[in-house]
Formats: sequence, structure tokens, C-alpha cells
Amino acid sequence: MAAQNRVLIQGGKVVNDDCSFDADVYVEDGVISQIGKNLQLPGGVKVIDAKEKLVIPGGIDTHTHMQMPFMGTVAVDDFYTGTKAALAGGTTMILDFIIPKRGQSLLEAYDQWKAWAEPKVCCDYSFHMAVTWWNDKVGEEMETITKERGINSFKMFMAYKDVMMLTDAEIYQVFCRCKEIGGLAQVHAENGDLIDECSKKLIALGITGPEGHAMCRPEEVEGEATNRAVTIANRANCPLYVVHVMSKSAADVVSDARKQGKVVFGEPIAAGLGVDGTNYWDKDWRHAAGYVMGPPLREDTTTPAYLMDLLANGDLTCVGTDNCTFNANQKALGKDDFRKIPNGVNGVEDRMSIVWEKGVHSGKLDENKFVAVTSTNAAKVFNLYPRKGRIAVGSDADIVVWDPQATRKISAATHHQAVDFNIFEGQVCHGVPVYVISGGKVVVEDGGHVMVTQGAGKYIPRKPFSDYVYKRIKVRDGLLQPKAVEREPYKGPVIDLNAQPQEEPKRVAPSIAAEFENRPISSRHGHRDLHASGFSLSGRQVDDNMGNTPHKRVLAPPGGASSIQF
Ligand SMILES: NC(=O)NCCC(=O)O
Ligand SMILES: [Zn+2]
Repeated sequence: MAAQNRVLIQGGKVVNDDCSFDADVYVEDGVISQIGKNLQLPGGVKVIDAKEKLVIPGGIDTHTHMQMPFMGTVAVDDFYTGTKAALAGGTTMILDFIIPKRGQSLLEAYDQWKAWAEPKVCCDYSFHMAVTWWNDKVGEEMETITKERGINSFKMFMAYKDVMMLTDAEIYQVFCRCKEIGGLAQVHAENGDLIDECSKKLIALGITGPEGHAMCRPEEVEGEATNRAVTIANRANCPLYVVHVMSKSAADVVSDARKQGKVVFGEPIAAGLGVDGTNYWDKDWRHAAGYVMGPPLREDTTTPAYLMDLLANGDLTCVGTDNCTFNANQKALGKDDFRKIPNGVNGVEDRMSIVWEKGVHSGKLDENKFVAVTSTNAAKVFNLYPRKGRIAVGSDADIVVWDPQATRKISAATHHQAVDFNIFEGQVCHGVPVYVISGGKVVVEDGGHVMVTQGAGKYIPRKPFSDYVYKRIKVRDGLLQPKAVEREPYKGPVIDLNAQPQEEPKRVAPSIAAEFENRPISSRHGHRDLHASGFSLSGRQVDDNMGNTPHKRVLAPPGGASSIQF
């Protein structure tokens, strides 16, 4: 019998973000130990036939919320079903968010999330930390979280007013702190105040259905907040990662910022690339509610293709999912008020196929770019590279054998997620993971047979000051240090603000002649010169006593005096 810890992937094409080549890949004890042809191998090796298939790094989902307590309920896909589904779809690592309650210690929240994840995760995982409130203690804990718990990314919410939203001043302070400790600042960019105001108005108008969710969060609400976040990050010289870029407006802000050389990254998600916001107007309430997430999907049906174009040209960087799933009976908490529909959609299982179908099959991405946006870029941004995100000797054996020609139809009836709904229902995608290897173990076999082990995934700590993110920031920090001007101290008098106020000298109205003298030269000819600054259409004019001027009512106008009496 073949040893479980020795796997040979034979006859495939290895695809990294920067090159593709034909080679066999040999895995031993959880890492890639040889790549090439005619490898010298020990006995007892499990052989996988990868002819006409691509051998790619396992996907990294940069944005998940497994079993997240949210809006009065808990996301139904937990760290078991969520990571099982991830593996089934070719994703071998997730980055989930720890979201402390307001007032809760970050370290305590870390322990809580770790305890939830550890016994259940089937694939490797890491955490981002949300900063939902702010004081000096939170700032101190951010450093401990980074140095001792291996978290280098911190998310701020600009939405969810009175729950998780921070003010601009707080965001600035957290960004400054992130920069000091080598963290990457992340934002959920939506204007929470405007959402709050507008949603109250809609409810008052009797608009209570899921369409109200989209109406109170139009594109400009996302675009404005994205621009604000970019501005604040630039003032703090802190790198910024905008999670779930859902609109053209927000994507353009990220794109422009990058053109200006700012260290900004944008993350589209599978939902935003695969479906649009017209679903909020569906007559079936459950269907419409199934798409409710924040920021919402956009009614403009050209948005998904636009986001894919920006992914293709490098303006957007990593594809996540924001996987945060709720069943029909949970969504129904908001059946009479869209503000109470738990926000969140699926994606963790279908992300790779959606990107292949909409990106590669459509001719926008090549296979290398596909790898870049589904794993390598994430590994670089979040400091996991080249342990993750690359097929190379020494890298973790998280590998997918990908069949670019095979197709599969997405359905809630067949997916591995716990949720009873799938936003991509019925879509047929090219690109199927036929084998998935996680930590050196085969967890998906030909035919989509999934064999996972609860708790087998490892927690992957991440160091701060990721080179990919911080190289430019460090140089700029040196250049941008504010410097005072060296000058002699002022030695003249200083007004005494405590002295008794002196009586103001009486202001004497200047004579009309003096006013005339003070006019700009250009208007001293006496005519009213519209180009002269300071010209006034009201008040006294120098020609008031000079008889008729062309724009005065005259007693004998051309054409004779009017006989009409008013
Ligand atoms: N995005 C969403 O709708 N749900 C998850 C929480 C968040 O990221 O805002
Ligand atoms: Zn999220």
C-alpha cells in the first residue's frame, strides 16, 4: 500500500504566477520535496495522474467568516463545513476574521476564535483581527497580537454604525498603529452614517424588502468611503487593503490610488465577480434576501466584468469571498425590515471555479494570472510566501490538480457547504479541482470524493512587515519625516490677550472721492468695469450724481417715454 505521506503528481503542467512548465511534483511529509522529470523516488508512493491537467498552488481565500456571531445569529458554515467546502473547491487555506465585541480584549477574542477553529478546521488557516473600538489598551494589544499571535492584518469597519464602525480620527490612529507594528490596515469601506440615515427613510416610506438594502447603500456610499480610507492611509503612510471591492466606483478609487503610487490593494470577491445586484429586486423574498451582503452587489450588470478587467490588469490584487452564510430561517429575521436580514453570502467553495470561468475561460486572465489572484498575491500580501502560493521545493504541499476543460454545475443541492442556498445556483463553470492535496494529504480524489479530517488544518502565524507591502512604506517613512524650518526666534512684541480691550476708534465713512481713489486703476475711468475685482453692484457709485448712464432708468428713453403708469 502506498504511504499516505508520499505522493507523486505525474505528467502535469506546473503553473506558478510567473511561469508554467511540464514537470512531476513529489511530496513528502507535507512539503514539496522534488520537482522535475525522472525523479529518484522511494517505494510506496501514491501516484496521481495529472496528464492534460494543471498543477497549481492551492487557493487562498483571503476573507471568510466561519461561524461568525452576527446580527443576532451565527453564520451556519462553521470551521468544519466551511473548510471542507473550501477544500472541495480547491482552496487549501483561509484567512478568517476575529471580530471582538466593543470593549472586548483582542487577546480574549483571539482565544475565543482559536478555540472555535482549532478542533474543526480541515485546512490551514490564519486570522485577521478586526479593531471595532479604540483606546490605548487596544493599541497595546495590537502589538501583542502581532508579535505573539502572528497576526499582521487589522480590519476597520466604516459601516455598521453603533456596532463596529470607527470614526475617521480613530481610523487614523489605528492606521498609525498598524504602521508602527508592521501591520496591514484593512477597511470595510462604506459610509455608515449615510446608510443609517437612508435606511430609516426607506423604512418610513414602507420599503422593507431586500431592495431597500441595496437602495440605502448606492455605489457612491462605497466610493466615498474607499476614497476616505485611501486618504487617511496616505496621511498615516500606512499600507491599505480594501476588502470586498464591490463597485466600479470603489474599484476606480483603488485603481487611481495605485496609479498615484499609493500602497493600496483591492480585493474583489467571488460574489462580486459572479453575480449582480438585480437579484435584490426578485419577486421571491427568500431569493432576494439570499444575496443580501454589505457592500451590496451592484444593479449595474456590467460590474462583475469590470471588476474582472481590473483584476486582469493588476489594479485589484486578491480574490476573497467574504463567505458568511445564513440559512433561510436566519435571513427571515429581516422579513419585515431589510435592516435585520443577516448580511452575508457563500463563495468559499466556488471561488476558484468562478474566477476560472469568468476570468480565464473568458480570455481575460491567463493560467498564471489565475494563480496570482487566487493564491500567490495573497501569500505575498499577507506574508505567507513562498511557504504558500507557490509550487516550489520546500513549499507546503497544498496543491490542486486542476482540469481546465471539465465543467461542473453549481447547486446548493450538491455543494459541501452547510447553507441551504447558493448565490451561483445553476451556473456552469469550466475548471474543476480533480485532486486536492492539503498539507501533503490527498483530501479530494478523482470524481470529487472529499476525505477531510476535522482539526487537521494548522494555524499559520504571519510575521509583520511583509516585504511585498512594506518595502516602499519604509523608504517613504524616511523621506517623509516632517522637519521644522530652522530660524531665529521671533523677538518682537506679542499681543497680551488678557489686557483690557481698548475702545475701537470710530470708523469714519470714507468720502466718495476716497473710495474712488481706492478703486483699482482699471476702473477709475468711471465706468463700471465688470473685470475689476472689488466692483460692487450695490451701494454708492462714483457716477451717482453724473446724470444718465446706459443702465439707469432714464426719463426720455430711446423710442419715447412709456405712457404706461404703474
Ligand atoms: N459582508 C457581509 O455582508 N457580511 C459579513 C460581515 C462583513 O464583512 O461586513
Ligand atoms: Zn467580511
